[in-house]
Amino acid sequence: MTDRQDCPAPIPPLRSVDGFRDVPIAECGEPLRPIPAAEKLRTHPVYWARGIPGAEATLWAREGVIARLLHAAAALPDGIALVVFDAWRPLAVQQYLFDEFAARLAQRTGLTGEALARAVARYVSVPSRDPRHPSAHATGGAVDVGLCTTDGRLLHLGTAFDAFVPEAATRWLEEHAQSEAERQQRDLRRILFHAMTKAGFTNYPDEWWHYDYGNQFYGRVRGVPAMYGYIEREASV
Ligand SMILES: C[C@@H](N)C(=O)N[C@H](C)C(=O)O
Ligand SMILES: [Zn+2]
Repeated sequence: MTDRQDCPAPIPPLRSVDGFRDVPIAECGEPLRPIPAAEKLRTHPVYWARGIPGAEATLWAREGVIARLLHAAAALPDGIALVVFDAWRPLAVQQYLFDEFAARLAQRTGLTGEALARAVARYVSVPSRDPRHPSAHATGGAVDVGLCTTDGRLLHLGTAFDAFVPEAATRWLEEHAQSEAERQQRDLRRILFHAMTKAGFTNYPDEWWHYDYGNQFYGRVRGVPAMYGYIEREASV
């Protein structure tokens, strides 16, 4: 690798998505398509592998999202590929993830009701098919991604995928990396962040793996209307 790749630029302070529900949506009608496998773009459908009801082995996203994933993948250093863990998400899967984390968090913290729902929603969006504020992944505009080697070994970016902990915040290692291993994980987060944002995505600040294009999270961060609203996969086949 070149010097520049050895020391990627820090991840800058990130804009929150708070208030995303107020972002207007002008649906553009772009269909969902299967995310293709390529040398630098892999899929690893985690929720299907976990046997979550409704999850599929094929990952789907809006056409514009797939074009940008291919762009991001092509920008990665030699030997590193982009791996997609999840993309368009059926509501049944969103509900499963929400309920599962709510049960865990309730047990750990004793939270209930609105306070519990708010704490859960920091890491798992409220399941919603409401056309004014659908769950991010239900729009086909959100993707959960990581990095692997081109021979298929998943790379560790400081926490496991879907570890709903403060350390999963995208910039956590910018402030907290101490060991050489943590500095390497920080650099991998930087590589992922710069490849994705240069390709046009925005990041969700509490999760190093979650990126958006065209939906309300994206609209909130960029200050533009959203063009991807709620979509059913059947509408696209
Ligand atoms: C559940 C996690 N992988 C994720 O995608 N979180 C975001 C915030 C979401 O559910 O929209
Ligand atoms: Zn996500």
